[in-house]
Amino acid sequence: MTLVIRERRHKQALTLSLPKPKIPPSDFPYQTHTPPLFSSPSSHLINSCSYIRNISDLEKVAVLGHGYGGTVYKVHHKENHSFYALKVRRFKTLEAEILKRVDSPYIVKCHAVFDNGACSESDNNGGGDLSFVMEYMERGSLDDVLREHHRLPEEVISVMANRVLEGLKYLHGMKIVHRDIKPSNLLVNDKGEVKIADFGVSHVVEEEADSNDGTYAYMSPERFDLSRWGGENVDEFAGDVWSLGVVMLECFLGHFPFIDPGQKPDLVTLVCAICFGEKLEMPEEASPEFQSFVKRCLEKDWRKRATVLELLHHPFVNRNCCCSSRGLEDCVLCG
Ligand SMILES: Nc1ncnc2c1ncn2[C@@H]1O[C@H](COP(=O)(O)OP(=O)(O)OP(=O)(O)O)[C@@H](O)[C@H]1O
Repeated sequence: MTLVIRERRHKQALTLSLPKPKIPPSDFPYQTHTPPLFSSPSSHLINSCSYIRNISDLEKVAVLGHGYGGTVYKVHHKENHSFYALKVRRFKTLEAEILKRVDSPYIVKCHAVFDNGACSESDNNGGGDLSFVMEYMERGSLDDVLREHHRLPEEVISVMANRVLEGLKYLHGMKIVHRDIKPSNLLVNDKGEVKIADFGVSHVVEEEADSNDGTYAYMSPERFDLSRWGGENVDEFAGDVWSLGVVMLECFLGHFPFIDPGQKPDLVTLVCAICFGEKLEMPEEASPEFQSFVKRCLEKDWRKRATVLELLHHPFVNRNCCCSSRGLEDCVLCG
């Protein structure tokens, strides 16, 4: 079976600076009687890892956020009284395939996938609308956390980096390249645990993929210009390491690192900064371990960039979270 996704998205790399039209849960009009999410009798279960058998058992409770592919809802299961996040996406058969395969504490769990039966005659991209019933991550995305706290302490970044690396180790071990590691795809639960989400542009190595899928701001130099950085032999996993480095530095600085805070992140600016710009100066106030970790991720030549396994042994990720020494309430992720 060919697991190929051809949908191109994020041609404008503006997800970084554009405020998302987020509706806080408290603003969502609660209903005493919430209608089922889908009245269509054609919605049918195509995969379930749990007892979620019927999409009509889910009731909308709130809007959690909006992404490129649509709205994400907080939903309540009428029978088991648990909360889930529900995403409806078009042409996401590969995403469904990947979510079916993965099962890790470092990856947001997909409990069930429903086919809404909306595939038209002309759709030949591998499906119509799919509804993904996902683990509900109470504290939203790292993007949300950054908007609230602006910058994160190194101890917290260290714990996050460790979890993302464990998630990438797991994915890469299954030959899955995520290809869109960025703050809005790293979700946080009420225990402060960070998990990787959104396999919308992921790719199974050795199968055909469009190197332009993903979000420009977090793409590695070799993804912009394959021929300059090693042609067809490029190690695709290295692109996830680059993105991790960008995210970690963004968490430390409180803004996207490659351009000035007020600068417009259009494609030309990003390509110039990421591919042709000088190596980034590390913030002087950062610890030597943090500086070294980020430098190893942001090595422009993918052949010299650190691997996930190397980074898992890096001194920066082998620290304790602030919450283990100062109490949970002090930690911006846990508290
Ligand atoms: N499982 C979840 N639990 C809690 N909140 C979630 C969950 N999934 C998504 N969200 C919220 O919904 C927002 C939108 O998610 P979505 O995956 O649609 O888009 P995105 O990743 O922000 O952007 P895009 O998909 O366009 O790259 C997230 O930023 C997050 O705040």
